[in-house]
Amino acid sequence: MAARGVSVSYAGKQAVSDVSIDMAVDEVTAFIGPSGCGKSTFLRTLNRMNDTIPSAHVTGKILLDGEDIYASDMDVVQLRARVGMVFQKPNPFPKSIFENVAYGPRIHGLAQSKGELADIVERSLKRAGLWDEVKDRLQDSGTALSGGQQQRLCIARAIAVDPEVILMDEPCSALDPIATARIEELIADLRGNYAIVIVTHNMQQAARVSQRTAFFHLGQLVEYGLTDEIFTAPREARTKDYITGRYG
Ligand SMILES: Nc1ncnc2c1ncn2[C@@H]1O[C@H](COP(=O)(O)OP(=O)(O)OP(=O)(O)O)[C@@H](O)[C@H]1O
Repeated sequence: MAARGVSVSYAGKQAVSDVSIDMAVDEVTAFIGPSGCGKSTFLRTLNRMNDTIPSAHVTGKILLDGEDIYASDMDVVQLRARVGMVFQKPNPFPKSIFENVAYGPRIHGLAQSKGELADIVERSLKRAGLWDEVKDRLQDSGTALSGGQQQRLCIARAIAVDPEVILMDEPCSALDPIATARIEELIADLRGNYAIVIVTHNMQQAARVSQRTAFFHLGQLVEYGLTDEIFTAPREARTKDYITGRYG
């Protein structure tokens, strides 16, 4: 997935300026930067989530398999299956664990039979590292799970429709350290199957989970490169100041 000259404004106020970046299929890309620098706004351009904010205006191109996702003939429902999203606060549907995962494959017609749908649900829950904990209570409500389990359920829900990209907007910020560690392990397991993009405030987390890091400041992409290099030898003074804790 690639962005070319992407800018976003809210009611005329610029929030993201002229961002170009390539995100590789087999890598985790972390977006870091101080609060309000535009990380979430830019992340949301990648599956047109900003469409839901009337004051938001996006210019530039986002290419998925070479196709501009802002083209007028793009089916946004299909797009959001191809580019899944996991939010800061786990948001399972108020339905059963099974239904949370089965819903997407059903509306996208990915299963020909009940048995096939059940297989997709099982496979997705296994991939999300949740199967063993829920296999005997698939009919219980998704909202009855712990926060960390709910977040893994949301990841299973995203995976179930076989996405190309998974966007994660601070997926661990509402979780305790143990649940956070499980999500980080899961991100490492999922890598290679999807392009994963994660917004995080936690620089240790960015260093642990990502291969590439993008540092944003005041709506600009200041620096983008291999995570190891960004954290050990940043080229830009602003990046260095941020990662050494001079501001944030
Ligand atoms: N729905 C909105 N309407 C108007 N302005 C918004 C909206 N969402 C974000 N902004 C503004 O856009 C700018 C970038 O915000 P954004 O949330 O993308 O930054 P961020 O880096 O993700 O911040 P944080 O780390 O605090 O989540 C900020 O000035 C913010 O006030």
